[in-house]
Amino acid sequence: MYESYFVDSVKGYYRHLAIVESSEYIDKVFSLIEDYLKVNHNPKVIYAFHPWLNGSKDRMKLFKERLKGDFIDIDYSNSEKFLGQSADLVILDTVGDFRPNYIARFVDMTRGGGLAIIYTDNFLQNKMYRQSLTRNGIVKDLFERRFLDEAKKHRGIILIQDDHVYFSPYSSNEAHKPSRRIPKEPKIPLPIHELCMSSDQNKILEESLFILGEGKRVLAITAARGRGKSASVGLFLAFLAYRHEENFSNIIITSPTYYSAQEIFNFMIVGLKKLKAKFRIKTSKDGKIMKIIVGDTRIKWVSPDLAKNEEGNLIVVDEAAAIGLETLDYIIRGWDKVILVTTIHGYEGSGKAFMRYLNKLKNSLLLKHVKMEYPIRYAKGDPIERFMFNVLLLDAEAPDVIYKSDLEVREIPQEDLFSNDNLLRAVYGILVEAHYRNSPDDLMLLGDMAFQKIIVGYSSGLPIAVAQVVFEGGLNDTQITDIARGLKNEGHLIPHRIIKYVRALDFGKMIGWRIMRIAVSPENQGKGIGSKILNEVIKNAQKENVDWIGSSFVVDYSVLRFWVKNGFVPIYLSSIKNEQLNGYSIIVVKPLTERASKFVKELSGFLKDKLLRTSHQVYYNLNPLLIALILRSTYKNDLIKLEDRIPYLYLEKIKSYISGEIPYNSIADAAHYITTKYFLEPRINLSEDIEGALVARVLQGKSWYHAGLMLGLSSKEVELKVKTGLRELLQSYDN
Ligand SMILES: CC(=O)SCCNC(=O)CCNC(=O)[C@H](O)C(C)(C)COP(=O)(O)OP(=O)(O)OC[C@H]1O[C@@H](n2cnc3c(N)ncnc32)[C@H](O)[C@@H]1OP(=O)(O)O
Ligand SMILES: Nc1ncnc2c1ncn2[C@@H]1O[C@H](COP(=O)(O)OP(=O)(O)OP(=O)(O)O)[C@@H](O)[C@H]1O
Repeated sequence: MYESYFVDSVKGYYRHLAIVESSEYIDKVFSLIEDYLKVNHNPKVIYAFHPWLNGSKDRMKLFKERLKGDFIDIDYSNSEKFLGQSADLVILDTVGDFRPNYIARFVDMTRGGGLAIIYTDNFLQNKMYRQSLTRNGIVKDLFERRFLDEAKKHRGIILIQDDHVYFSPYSSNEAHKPSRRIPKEPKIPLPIHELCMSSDQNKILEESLFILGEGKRVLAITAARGRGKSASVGLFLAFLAYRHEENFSNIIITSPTYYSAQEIFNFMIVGLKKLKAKFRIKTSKDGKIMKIIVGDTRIKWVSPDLAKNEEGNLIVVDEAAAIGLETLDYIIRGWDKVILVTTIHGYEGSGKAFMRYLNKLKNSLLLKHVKMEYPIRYAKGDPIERFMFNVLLLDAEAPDVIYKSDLEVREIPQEDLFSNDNLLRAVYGILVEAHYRNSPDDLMLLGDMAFQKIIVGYSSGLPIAVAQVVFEGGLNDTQITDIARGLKNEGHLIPHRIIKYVRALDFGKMIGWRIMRIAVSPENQGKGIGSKILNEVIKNAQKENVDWIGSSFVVDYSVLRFWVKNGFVPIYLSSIKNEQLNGYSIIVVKPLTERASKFVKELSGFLKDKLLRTSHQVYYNLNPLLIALILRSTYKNDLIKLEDRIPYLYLEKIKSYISGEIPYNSIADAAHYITTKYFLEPRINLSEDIEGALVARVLQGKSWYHAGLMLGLSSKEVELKVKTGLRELLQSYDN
């Protein structure tokens, strides 16, 4: 029945997506597959599932038997490793779990002329991710409803719900295949150009030569997903390594996770083979290519934290927007040649913040920005790409409004949001643009999680800010014990962390509102809007006898300043870095009742103590300015007892250091004592940069050089600031 449509899709290099919701899903999917096999007799197949869910392995075997040939089964939880793979037939078992991030990832793997199939018995019952959003048995279904409604509206989607079929075909006349265009006089060898699939890729190869020019240079490559960015960079590196450029013998590749960079290595190998170059590959135990050696040239992958301090001639940062602007700044300061590659409108979040960052960089250094338009895996105009963009709002943007001090704050029920696509797009667009880590799962969370409030700030009648507030706490004794023992996670994030890691069990009894997200559209940040929204939330909470309002987020200096300015106090900082989010999570709380105040004072006192005692080990990699800010905004405690007066010999030592008679290491003990004293009992206000220098050198124990890298200063400047700080402290504590 669908054969002729599949023939057309092969012709036009576009894709189809079939969504099957029926108790007879196997029969229905098999019948689709029969049709597809008539067009493509030996398709490459990717099959996605959760192998440990009831019945899922049996289903996978059924398909494997039918399809034979090139059949890769992939565990959803492991799917990151397969990014960059593509197949003709991609089948998603969503009987036990229908999760937006997985849908996005796998549908994306389907090539032009191919078919993606999502099958399930129903979209609402017994779905793992949706269940994780359920509390007291309550969960909404706004995301799923919209998903199906959109499927009915889009072309190229075959929606089969029991005996109903919705399908309006697309046509190959509307699609544009990518094709390579080799420049007339290429500077990069022809064999490399011949490996390209789109003219954009040819363009990238030539434009990348920019990085070889003199002095500090940054090359930025941006595009939507699947434009072949990583592959092009891989080909360019193959050329570079092949040429044995003396000044480029040590190249580092970094990315938030290894897998996002693996296509770079894969294509480097393709390129080197084509050039008939001799090379060696070093792989990790689990088969990841970690290093390629071509003559004297070494190209290796290193995690962002290590990469930033590595020595080398060129660094390539893949998925640059996702490693955080702070780390990027650090890398750009320390390296002379930098290639930044990033996805715009991907599910790693929008790249608008990144674009602004690039524009800022342009003012201070030599930067070339190249964009790629043509998809590689399918034609331009592909109807499934359009559907995924619309249904997951991958290209949602904040409305273009400049704030005119006319803020109107309203609570919007989720149902209203999901029944008005323009409003949803605007509100979600603000979240996407402000948080570069947004992912499609967040859209389901916005629609389906009950027990949340959505507060929207309007200016000139359009949304410019949004806060998502979830209700937490009010736990009974059994719930608290379960959390303390690690048995259950009831989705109360702040109480959960405080009970489990701080062991303050009674905290769980209090009623709290967690601000899960707050965002202001980029053009309007820093105009007091975020603070006004917070005030509104606080006012509402006070009316409803809430004990505390809090937030938990990956800590970042300016965001934490925002909370501290609004009277929120840090009470918890994770001891391990969250590798995926590339940072430490922090919890800030504003107490609204007496009992909450007591907790906040006590817990923040402990946090101050932890930072003072362990900055040199647990928090060695944290931004010193951030540590200083937390130290300044937490309560004093009596855990560290210092003399009222600084010991005489310590004062003498510091004086000798300042006058240059003895080196810093001889007085490190005295510096530590007086710095600790300052953060516990400040008598003066040191400036932030001086506090930062003291934290980096004295508390974190960094070398002058590394302290300088962290603070964007030279070693000399850091030492000068430490000396100035110690001199000022000496004056106020020398009595
Ligand atoms: C749980 C969470 O969601 S935490 C993550 C918070 N959200 C984000 O990081 C998304 C991007 N940022 C934003 O959307 C906003 O800037 C918010 C929500 C952080 C703050 O709202 P704004 O309206 O910009 O802040 P507002 O004008 O009320 O307060 C300004 C203070 O916030 C801090 N701040 C934090 N981020 C910014 C920013 N991007 N621009 C300006 N100020 C900022 C500063 O300390 C500033 O005070 P200062 O200029 O005197 O130092
Ligand atoms: N020249 C090429 N020849 C063959 N396949 C290619 C070529 N360029 C890219 N591809 C394939 O197209 C897909 C997308 O390429 P790549 O990962 O480089 O894109 P990207 O823009 O970096 O995408 P993402 O946003 O997913 O990181 C991959 O499956 C890759 O193997």
